[in-house]
Amino acid sequence: MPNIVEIRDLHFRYGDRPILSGLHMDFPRGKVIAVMGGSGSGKTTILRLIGGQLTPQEGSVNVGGQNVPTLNTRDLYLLRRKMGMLFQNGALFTDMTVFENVAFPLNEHTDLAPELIRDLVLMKLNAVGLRNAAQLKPSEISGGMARRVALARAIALDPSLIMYDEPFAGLDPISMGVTANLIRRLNDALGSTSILVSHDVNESFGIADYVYFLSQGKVVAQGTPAEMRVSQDPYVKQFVHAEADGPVPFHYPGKSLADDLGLGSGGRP
Ligand SMILES: Nc1ncnc2c1ncn2[C@@H]1O[C@H](COP(=O)(O)OP(=O)(O)OP(=O)(O)O)[C@@H](O)[C@H]1O
Repeated sequence: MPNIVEIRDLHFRYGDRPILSGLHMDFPRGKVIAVMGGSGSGKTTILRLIGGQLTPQEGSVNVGGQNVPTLNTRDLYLLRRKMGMLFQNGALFTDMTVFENVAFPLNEHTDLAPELIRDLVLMKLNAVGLRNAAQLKPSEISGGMARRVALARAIALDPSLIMYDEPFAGLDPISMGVTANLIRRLNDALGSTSILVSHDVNESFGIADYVYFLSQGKVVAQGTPAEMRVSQDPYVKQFVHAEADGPVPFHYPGKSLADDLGLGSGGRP
């Protein structure tokens, strides 16, 4: 199968509130695929459905040839070992050193000898440029460095699929660029596939092979970053050019300003 993940006719609701409706997405092996969209458009929900933390009401989420919603606990556990996940604000364990943080998944999921784990951890830390910070605590490193440690931890088990949820959030421009380049380099070095959920157009377009734009639980546009940059789709244009108003309104829906000020029904806010 050329795609490591295939989502077909996926519907997901929280209670009776639809979050994703009729989603159809492909994530080809070896690629970096960005999933972009406004706040609340359902991006994180997609990652949770791929990871099997959520179950859809309808449709399939095929990962490596297995339909995730139908897996039993043991098979899901085995599948998750092949997935790396960098959560939003990827928190490190604060009472552990950098080294221990990266060693954690290896200790949890493998029976490897301590010397081998040590070498693997140092190699992962080397890949993110932090081998010499191994003995520091998270409180002793910067936010950008902490994100790189979280990256090293996410790839500790050499996952075939890596999911990043807002990996650039809260980083300064230099750390953002460093993190973006690392995501691309690690993906290519590991021969894995990366799914990148982000708001950040520049960083995401800089490293992604393909981009999905999501709005209100639906894919509204898709293509290569180059195609998206020249897209005439109003939603994509609003997003790419950071315009305040467009298909995604600036104002929370409701009464107009004129109504609120008692000026009758003249005009929009
Ligand atoms: N546990 C929950 N129960 C009910 N609704 C939820 C729950 N988690 C998320 N939602 C709702 O589901 C919608 C999609 O959330 P999701 O986190 O997938 O959005 P997102 O696109 O990742 O947003 P952001 O970019 O702000 O993180 C949101 O409207 C959110 O309020």
